[in-house]
Amino acid sequence: MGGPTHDSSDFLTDKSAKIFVAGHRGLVGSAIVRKLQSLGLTNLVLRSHSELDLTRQSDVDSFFAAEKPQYVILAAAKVGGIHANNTYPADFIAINLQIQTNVIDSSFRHGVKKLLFLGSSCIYPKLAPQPIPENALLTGPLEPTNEWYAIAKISGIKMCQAYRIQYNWDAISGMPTNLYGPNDNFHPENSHVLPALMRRFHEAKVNKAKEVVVWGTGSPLREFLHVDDLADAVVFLMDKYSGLEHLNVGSGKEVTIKELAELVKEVVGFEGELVWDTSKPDGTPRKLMDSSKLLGLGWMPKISLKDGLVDTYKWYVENVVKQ
Ligand SMILES: NC(=O)C1=CN([C@@H]2O[C@H](COP(=O)(O)OP(=O)(O)OC[C@H]3O[C@@H](n4cnc5c(N)ncnc54)[C@H](OP(=O)(O)O)[C@@H]3O)[C@@H](O)[C@H]2O)C=CC1
Ligand SMILES: C[C@H]1O[C@H](OP(=O)(O)OP(=O)(O)OC[C@H]2O[C@@H](n3cnc4c(=O)[nH]c(N)nc43)[C@H](O)[C@@H]2O)[C@@H](O)[C@@H](O)C1=O
Repeated sequence: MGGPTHDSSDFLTDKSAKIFVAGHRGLVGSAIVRKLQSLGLTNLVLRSHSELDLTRQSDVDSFFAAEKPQYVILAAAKVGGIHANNTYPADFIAINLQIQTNVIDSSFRHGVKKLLFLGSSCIYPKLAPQPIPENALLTGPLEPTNEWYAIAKISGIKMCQAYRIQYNWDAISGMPTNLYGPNDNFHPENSHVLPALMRRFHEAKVNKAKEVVVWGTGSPLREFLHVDDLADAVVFLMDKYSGLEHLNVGSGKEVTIKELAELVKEVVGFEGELVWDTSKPDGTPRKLMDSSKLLGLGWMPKISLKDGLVDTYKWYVENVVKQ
């Protein structure tokens, strides 16, 4: 896909630019804030969910009219793992469509120079070719456990494309693979696999339990990226990319859920057994993304899964367990 491009290289040079990071308390938003601050970009506009509910259109519009940010990074969304997606389909489609429609449209109407929308690797068909290229979008049926969320995310990509085509407005989309890191959601049921297992193994270690239950068969393959690498990619895209097509953001490395569970077990130091609960869904069998377009522009992930797990477990013990 082609489409208009813009010279957006002043994103990193104008240190006083006003940037709205939506969802700044979450896993992704907090990493983006850390990255921007480390680069000297400190004129950030931040609102928690309780200060500004992004599902409320008139509140969002008033916020943009008053603050007039120059750049917007949209990392606010209704997010969860396989169980949450499967259990609350109405929330996942409605809240995400509302947040992204309100933020994208108000950004355009109030003169935002550039917006980045974040989707997810679940936008691709369940049985997409592997590694998954960007043009696999809309070529087959979605994974049923997260199709509601995926449809909302696909709509976000299409909305950015539509505003670029009709108004020549600089809205771009990045599709991250499965993420993890500090400020993740460690809820026992509604979280993603990595924080869920970290918590379960930690509690089993503390309680001297003999076994830990892991969901599914252990055979699905997943690609994990540390959220600090994602934040680096987001800044890179804001600075260097202004195209119509969404771009994949992955580590290029995949592991089975069984391998992941063994690795988390080792990092946490749990010495008991794993028990597989095959009544729980496996979800997509494999979703390794082809991130060669982004790599070709010059971005590269830096944090290995092992190092990232050690870092995240330290953060979990210091910030979640000790609270
Ligand atoms: N986590 C992952 O593995 C992946 C995430 N992504 C994408 O990255 C983005 C961020 O995800 P992640 O950081 O993991 O999610 P989190 O759940 O950690 O954070 C989501 C953020 O959105 C905010 N938020 C949710 N609803 C509203 C609302 N109605 N009004 C205002 N703010 C709201 C939350 O605010 P508050 O904390 O104040 O409630 C929170 O800060 C999402 O678009 C997601 O699709 C993509 C691929 C993988
Ligand atoms: C990022 C991505 O996240 C979601 O998709 P997912 O990749 O399937 O995410 P997940 O992390 O929840 O599960 C990965 C695998 O791990 C297995 N698994 C084992 N034990 C636990 C466990 O304890 N918790 C969870 N959640 N999964 C477990 C689980 O059965 C599955 O096979 C999407 O809904 C979608 O929203 C999306 O975009």
